[in-house]
Amino acid sequence: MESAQGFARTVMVTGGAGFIGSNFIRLVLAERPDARVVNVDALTYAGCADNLADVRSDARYAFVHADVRDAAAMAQAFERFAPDAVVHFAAESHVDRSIADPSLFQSVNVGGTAALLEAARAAWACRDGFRAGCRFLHVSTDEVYGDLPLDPCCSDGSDAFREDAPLRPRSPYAASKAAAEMFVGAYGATYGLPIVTVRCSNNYGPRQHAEKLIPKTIERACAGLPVPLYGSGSNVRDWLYVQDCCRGVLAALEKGRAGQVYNLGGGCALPNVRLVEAVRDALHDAGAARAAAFSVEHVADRPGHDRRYAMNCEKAAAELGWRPTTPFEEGMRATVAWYLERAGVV
Ligand SMILES: Cc1cn([C@H]2C[C@H](O)[C@@H](COP(=O)(O)OP(=O)(O)O[C@H]3O[C@H](CO)[C@@H](O)[C@H](O)[C@H]3O)O2)c(=O)[nH]c1=O
Repeated sequence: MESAQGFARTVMVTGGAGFIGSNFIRLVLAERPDARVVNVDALTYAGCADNLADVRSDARYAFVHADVRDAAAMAQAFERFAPDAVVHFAAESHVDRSIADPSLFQSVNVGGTAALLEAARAAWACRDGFRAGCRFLHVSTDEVYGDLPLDPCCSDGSDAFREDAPLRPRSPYAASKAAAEMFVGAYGATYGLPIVTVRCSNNYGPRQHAEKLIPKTIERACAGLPVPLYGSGSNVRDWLYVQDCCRGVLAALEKGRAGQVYNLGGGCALPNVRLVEAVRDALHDAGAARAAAFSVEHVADRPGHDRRYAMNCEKAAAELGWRPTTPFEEGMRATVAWYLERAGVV
């Protein structure tokens, strides 16, 4: 693979108007001066063009308003921009919505990934296989492994999933992401398409949609409303600051071996009840007055609620030289500051 210095690609980023995608585009434009970025986004409820307002006028940035399921639009985008890399973030991402409407998740996450793989295969094909240097980076999730017990005797990290663990998805969202991974694997094995997959843990940071727990907690606390915690609030998630995640995705794109999967976890496991307290404390430290009246309301549990996620990330450290570097308190401070500033609270 090219070195970081020699990185001169046209990168097609799908879902670039979303939370992680927009942070990733900003990182690439800032740290890879020779790179061009084509953002392909359907601008659903989860995408926000304003997420990239500051890069819109950058000559190295282009936007295509299209759905990854639209084969003709994807073929056209490949022809027009001739990307040599695809970073595939575009997905329906909210577990609760997948429970309410599983078929949408099947259509977008499985059908969309399959359509994009096919567009890449057609565009990159050449006599000897595929164009030199082309690469497809697929962004997946720790949820494909299924969950782990909450039992504290297992919480020393020794039961954390490695990349070769079987996939046992439990929610329709997780099933759709696992099914997408099956297509990714099939395109690697059958056609030799050079694909790298990353599985990321729970991201947090600026620009996340308010449906997710951390922004929801910030918004509700600032509005003086109780934070709804599903069930007992003991479910554990592993929190990864979005900037660290984006650096991991970039490292996997540049240094990952084709056909390989890399876990990208935050190494910060917290029960939800502790997490919302950390948000409360960060709000308090930032001077958000209403946070003083912070309260939690235990509500009906999410059906099939995964108890705990944990991934072993030694492979990404060894092969990609990647580790998360943002301490949780620092990431939370930056996150809270971004939401408060946007809301004009402080
Ligand atoms: C929205 C909401 C969530 N929760 C709980 C459910 C989870 O245990 C935890 C985090 O929920 P969410 O913010 O929805 O995220 P979660 O279901 O873990 O999934 C996220 O993290 C995954 C990676 O683990 C990503 O693949 C998903 O796209 C992303 O949405 O908080 C609540 O207790 N109350 C809530 O209102």
